[in-house]
Amino acid sequence: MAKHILAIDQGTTSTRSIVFDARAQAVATAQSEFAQHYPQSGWVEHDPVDIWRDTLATMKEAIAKAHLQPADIAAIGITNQRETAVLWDRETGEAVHRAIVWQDRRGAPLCARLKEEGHEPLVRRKTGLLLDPYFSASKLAWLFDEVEGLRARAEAGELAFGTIDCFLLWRLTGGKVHATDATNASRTLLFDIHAQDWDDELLGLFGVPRAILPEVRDNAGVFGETVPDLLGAAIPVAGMAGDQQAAVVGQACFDPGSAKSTYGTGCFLLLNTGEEAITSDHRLLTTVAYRLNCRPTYALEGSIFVAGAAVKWLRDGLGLITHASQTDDMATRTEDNGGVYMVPAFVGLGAPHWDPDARGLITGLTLGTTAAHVARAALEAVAYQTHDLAEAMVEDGAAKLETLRVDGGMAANDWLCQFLADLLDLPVERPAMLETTALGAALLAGIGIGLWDGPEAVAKLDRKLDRFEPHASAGRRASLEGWRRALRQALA
Ligand SMILES: Nc1ncnc2c1ncn2[C@@H]1O[C@H](COP(=O)(O)OP(=O)(O)O)[C@@H](O)[C@H]1O
Ligand SMILES: O=P(O)(O)OC[C@H](O)CO
Repeated sequence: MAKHILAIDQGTTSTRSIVFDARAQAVATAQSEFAQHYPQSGWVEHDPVDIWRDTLATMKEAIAKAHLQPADIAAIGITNQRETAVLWDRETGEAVHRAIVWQDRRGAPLCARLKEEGHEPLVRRKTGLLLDPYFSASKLAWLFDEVEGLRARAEAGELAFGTIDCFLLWRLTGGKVHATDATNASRTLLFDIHAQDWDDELLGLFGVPRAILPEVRDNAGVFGETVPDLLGAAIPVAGMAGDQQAAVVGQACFDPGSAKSTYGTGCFLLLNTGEEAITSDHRLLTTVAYRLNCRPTYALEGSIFVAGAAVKWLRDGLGLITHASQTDDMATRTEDNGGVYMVPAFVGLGAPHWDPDARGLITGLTLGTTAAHVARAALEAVAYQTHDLAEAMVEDGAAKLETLRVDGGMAANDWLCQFLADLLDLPVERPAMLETTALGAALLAGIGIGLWDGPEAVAKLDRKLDRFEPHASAGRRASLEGWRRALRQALA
């Protein structure tokens, strides 16, 4: 019997497919970076054609690298960059516009207007989110308001909306299944996380026709089967979750109070709050961590929009490094930060500030500043923001963190992990397999086909961890002060 699981991880900058065996060990990976489009300041788009091309290509490559046949794959799990909105023609399956990415700020004027009109308390109560262009709804509203003919076509039932999970599911099943999962739905601003249903009042607020919406399902369970022609076999898609929520599963954060922080393009700290949907006093988000057997488990989330993206900018924007991993050595070589702070507000600031207009800055430059100081400042900024969010969660009374579990591409950076442990004064645990997002999708798919019984079985799987213990750091408080000063300047 086929026992391998294939996970698709469609991230902000790259698309990966990873094959896992029945012990949830990764046996083959294929990855492809794709183009980012920045048509205007604050706008970010992806071409769904690229996303689909790379998904298919990496799936085939990963299966071949694992020396398997498509029929050896028992199930597929999908995880994805969240909030990114795709609108496509139901007849042809072609997108009617490039995908508007989570980082895109074009919905800011609409969110500001709705805030002014006093709608935020309602939105917050129902969705657990805030009125910010980060989420899908204002992106959709922009499409309907700005692209001629789309609204009429949507109302006539000709168009389908989905986050990337949903778009990929549609394509993989040959247009047979239009469904998403509760975690992705919970990031749209259109979904009531308590009722677990799309909400007419919210749809009215953003002018989104109900006819475009997918069905919302649990994270584990068979969503549909791939069209045999695509891969050479009909394979069930049996798990789907937004990438940050998939990482919660991959890190086995099943107990209330357990937390993980994923460092990819952005950084997202999620704390499991169990069956209770806690409302933050610090403008953190309340979101669905996962939903199994129709029962949602909730999380508090702190969303940092720029983490690895700052390192990517050092590489692609400034040409200061040629590979992201160089920042580890550069930071290690510096005695201290030389008074240099970076606030990487390239696309505004997320939690707890939610300021779409904030822009990035580097302060404290002197003639003694070196490239290494700037690289260190980029890494430190990610740690300071994590610190601020963790502090907010504790103040919200959600839990006292005992350890922080980290993952994502940027967590490969040892210097960052140690700095995090020192700054948070907490042990930081890093799994040897950093692709916990893909692992989470694979585990959900495995649960979906009955390979594992549920979270308890998943929590018992072998996981190798690196642990970074906190060392007393005299400069810790002082450096936080410097960070706060820089932050105030960026927010001014
Ligand atoms: N050793 C490293 N040190 C610092 N940043 C890194 C390192 N390796 C990768 N990164 C950063 O991590 C990000 C890639 O992480 P990944 O989890 O693949 O992101 P995503 O899923 O958002 O595409 C990139 O932005 C890259 O700059
Ligand atoms: O691409 P990532 O891994 O930074 O994740 C993006 C998030 O899902 C956006 O909410």
